[in-house]
Amino acid sequence: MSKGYSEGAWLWLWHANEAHDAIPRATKALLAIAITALSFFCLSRRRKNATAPTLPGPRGLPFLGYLPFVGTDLHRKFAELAETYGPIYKLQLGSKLYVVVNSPSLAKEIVRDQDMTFANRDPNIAVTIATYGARDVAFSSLGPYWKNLRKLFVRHLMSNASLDACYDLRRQEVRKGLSDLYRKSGVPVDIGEWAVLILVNAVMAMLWGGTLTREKREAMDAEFREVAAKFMVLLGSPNVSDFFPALAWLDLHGVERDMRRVHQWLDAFIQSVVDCATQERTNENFKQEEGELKRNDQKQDFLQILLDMEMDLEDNQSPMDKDGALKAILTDIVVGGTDTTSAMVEWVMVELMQNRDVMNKVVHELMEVVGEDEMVEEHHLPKLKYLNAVIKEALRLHPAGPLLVPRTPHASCVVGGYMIPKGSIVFLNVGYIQRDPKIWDRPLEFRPERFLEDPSKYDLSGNNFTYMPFGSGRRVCAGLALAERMLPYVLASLLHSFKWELPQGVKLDLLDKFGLVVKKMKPLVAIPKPRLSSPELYMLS
Ligand code: HEM
Repeated sequence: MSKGYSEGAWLWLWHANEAHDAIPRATKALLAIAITALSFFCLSRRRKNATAPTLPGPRGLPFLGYLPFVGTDLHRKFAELAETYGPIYKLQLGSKLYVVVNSPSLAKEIVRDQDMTFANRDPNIAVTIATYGARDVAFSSLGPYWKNLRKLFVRHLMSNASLDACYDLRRQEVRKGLSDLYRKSGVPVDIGEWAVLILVNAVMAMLWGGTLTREKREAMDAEFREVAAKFMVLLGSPNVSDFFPALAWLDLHGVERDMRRVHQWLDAFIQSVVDCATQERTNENFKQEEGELKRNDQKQDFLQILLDMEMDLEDNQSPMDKDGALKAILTDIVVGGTDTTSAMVEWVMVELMQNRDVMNKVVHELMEVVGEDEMVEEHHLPKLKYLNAVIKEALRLHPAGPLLVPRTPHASCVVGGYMIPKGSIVFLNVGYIQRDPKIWDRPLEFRPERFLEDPSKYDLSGNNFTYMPFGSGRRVCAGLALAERMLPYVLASLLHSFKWELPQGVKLDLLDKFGLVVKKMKPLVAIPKPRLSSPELYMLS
């Protein structure tokens, strides 16, 4: 359905290197020889140690493995290979062994039957820097530290009480975005770009919007967005050091250097906000001791909730590490909560623009539940059953993370009768499973009704292994509770407040591009026209 790339990863790595142009060609040639020799050494060592290779998979070149053929769109390549090699196969990429799982029954073996064994990740270099040395929820290894961090994240930050407490902070940002759209009535709008802006602003507001004044935040907004965008790009950038760790010290792509720079800026920024919050708390305690009443007019943001909690990491962490853990959690929320959700806003919108009958049903439901005299609020969401089915269907056809976040077994183990070596990188090919015609009737059709037929059959928590857009098991998305509020809230607001039309001559397409998050390749541009009964509704309140 989508365009494939013919350019192999090796070329792609080579070109990326040229773009930096820091290393002359002769040096590059020497490095290529060094890579080749090193990978030969690594491979021959592995062969001596390993038991007989049992997984099927395409043959690659000596030393480089399948790297020259894998292309830039991993999800498409993995789906293509699944057609040839079946429910589980392996790929050697440089010195790393990748295992791709393409069937619900084998996925179940991994995320349910052997969830403990597969609960670790193998963070690459950029991720390790970004997450304070994998001290965050998404990349720290299974153990008491991760368990406590995850508990704190899911049970406290993502609890109904916390999400209710910061509702007003995200609501203000969505309202601001709707007002901006109102001013652009009749003018083509890049929906993905709009969604990124709203989501970054909403996430920032929830993180520290009760701590920093709006003026302070707005002064930093543009720079923060710019740095956060670079951060996301670097997290998804190809890096030869990840395939050949022995060469990491050369940092051939400059990813490590660039990530260190960006991370330094973000860290200093987050630290300044944490200091500001800590200072405010000290002042408040002082005022209380002096007999003044505690100020209660602030909205509670995630930072305040985290500082209110005694972070019990049960891992003999020094205060310095606790500080790192706090900042790593905040980073997880920025990374996990912005691009994923905004990409899904765009996917739902493009499917609705393409399927007008479905769009009409969504609008009809919104008019029944909300009406044209008021704005959407989060309390309306549970009544929007059809919109909910539309979102599930978009998550089936266009999951933001079609390969989830890969897992790494801490011990060699057997899956589907095949030996999976310790330390290999295991991808669950959810994008493929969710389009498999053996499982789904007319899988390429956008038909939300399939989720209404038996609503209990598919939830978003990954209990049905044919449908796992947020993953499953111990490592299921930790921000699901927030995503379940933010995504429908933004979409319902967009669709309720405006009619959407395509600019003349514009043709829709569903081409996607692989990255940290799979997004639409070409931006969706559409024209908003106000739908509500009064212009006042579009003003901020
Ligand atoms: C539409 C929105 C979202 C989608 C599609 C999505 C998808 C995913 C997926 C597929 C995973 C990997 C699960 C696995 O390996 O089994 C994941 C993990 C994660 N997500 Fe999300 N996510 C979304 C929103 C969010 C939000 C809003 C946050 C933060 C508030 C968040 C934070 C995380 C974290 C921390 C993890 C790592 C969990 C762990 O390893 O223990 N995500 N997400």
